Amino acid sequence: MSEEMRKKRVAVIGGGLVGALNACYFSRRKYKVDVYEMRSDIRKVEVVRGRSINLALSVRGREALKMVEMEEEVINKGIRMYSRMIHDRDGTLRIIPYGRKDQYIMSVDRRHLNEVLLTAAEKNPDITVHFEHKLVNCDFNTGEIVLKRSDGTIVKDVVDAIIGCDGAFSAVRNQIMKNTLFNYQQEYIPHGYMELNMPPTASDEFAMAINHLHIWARNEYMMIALPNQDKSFTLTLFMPFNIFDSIKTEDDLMNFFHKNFQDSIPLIGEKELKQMFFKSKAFPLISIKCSPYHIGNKALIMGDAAHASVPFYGQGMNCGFEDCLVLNDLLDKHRDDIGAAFEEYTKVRTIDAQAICDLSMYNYIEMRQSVNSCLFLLRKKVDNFLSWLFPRNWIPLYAMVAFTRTRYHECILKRQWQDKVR
Ligand SMILES: Cc1cc2nc3c(=O)[nH]c(=O)nc-3n(C[C@H](O)[C@H](O)[C@H](O)COP(=O)(O)OP(=O)(O)OC[C@H]3O[C@@H](n4cnc5c(N)ncnc54)[C@H](O)[C@@H]3O)c2cc1C
Ligand SMILES: Cc1cnn(-c2ccc(OCc3ccccc3)c(C(=O)O)c2)c1-c1ccc(Cl)c(F)c1
Repeated sequence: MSEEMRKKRVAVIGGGLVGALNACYFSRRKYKVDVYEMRSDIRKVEVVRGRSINLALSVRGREALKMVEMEEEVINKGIRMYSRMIHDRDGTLRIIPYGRKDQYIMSVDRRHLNEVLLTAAEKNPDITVHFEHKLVNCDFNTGEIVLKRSDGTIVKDVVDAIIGCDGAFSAVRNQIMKNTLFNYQQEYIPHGYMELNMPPTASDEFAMAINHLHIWARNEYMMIALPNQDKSFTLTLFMPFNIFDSIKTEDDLMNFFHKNFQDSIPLIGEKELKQMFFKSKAFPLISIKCSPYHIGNKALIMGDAAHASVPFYGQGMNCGFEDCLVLNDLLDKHRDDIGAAFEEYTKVRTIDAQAICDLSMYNYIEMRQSVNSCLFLLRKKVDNFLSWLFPRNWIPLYAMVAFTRTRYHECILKRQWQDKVR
């Protein structure tokens, strides 16, 4: 068989959300794909009730899922969030719609999402997912990859292209960094995050109103809650690490929650809150920007490997999923000339990926410095009023990001125009 006729072979490093979706995309392009994932098969790990992690899926991510016919299967198990539910210190609740009835974000279960994408990819006999295979080296001249299995043995493979979807601490990116003029910056923020669970009520109902993104904005401290299919909520508490560290006793914890998140205590359960808080740990949050994303026609990084953002816009996964859509369009445009597609990918995607990193960091600073619930409320009401008054010219920034595919960097430009005329 001639070289041209042979199926192109790619190795997708990382079987997380973006790697699994990318495998579905390459599968549709008739590539032979080997996905190498260092963890074990999540589909074989027992589901622990009360440990679900969820994510906000918005239009960019949905469009990417739709392209590989996965949108329906994902949103069928999602829960719509039509508005923010703002929790004041005194327990007052306020609802601020995201916009029209068709403008909602979806709460989806991270594990379910990863599982359905892996299963969909594996349906194609040309796609093989190798679990417990960690990439330890790669050669961008020969396309050789070196992987270490969980039993310590080494396997090697040679492919046409290496797609690094191996997350914020990417091994592929580390190799690219050594082989080209690479610009890189990272920033850990002082805040960490901890996930808590709010169980269903004794009568097996949701403890709070379902179709909302619940937000407790307390300047320095923020907490959000997204609903789960099992009628629980997953809460994410964002606080500076020094505050996490200052909460040493159950009394410290209860005093803190009584002062800042009073209404959540009976819904979580005092005993359960104490148990979860002191059994959990706070995790760090990092923002990573880099460029270029490719090396010739041999390697490309996508998702958090290329652009990890702090989660204050709920766009990291949505951006990574949109990466797959952007690359697919470029492979169409360049008729699978991988080198041409990779080069243009870096050219067009860098400005947008770095824009959402900046927007997310900006939101973090804004929310930490000046947003308590009242101000959050006011800003959103002003935005909604102006968009009602000037529907064609005033699209709130959040709506542009979450409900359109306006390029991320253009969202910033349009917002700067709005700020001038406001
Ligand atoms: C607290 C928090 C809340 C968030 N909320 C949202 C949200 O609401 N909406 C949203 O869109 N995004 C959200 N995000 C961001 C989202 O989680 C990430 O953007 C997304 O998971 C990135 O997917 P990825 O596949 O690029 O990387 P990852 O999900 O990190 O997957 C990388 C995979 O690569 C594997 N891997 C790593 N190194 C190697 C190696 N050397 N060899 C083989 N495999 C390897 C890992 O095991 C992992 O499976 C949130 C993030 C955080 C931290
Ligand atoms: C998981 C997820 C999905 N979307 N969002 C999100 C993010 C920002 C938002 O507003 C920006 C803003 C509001 C007020 C002032 C400045 C900026 C809005 C909104 O408008 O509802 C929604 C989040 C999220 C993630 C973390 C925290 Cl801490 C949080 F509160 C929400």
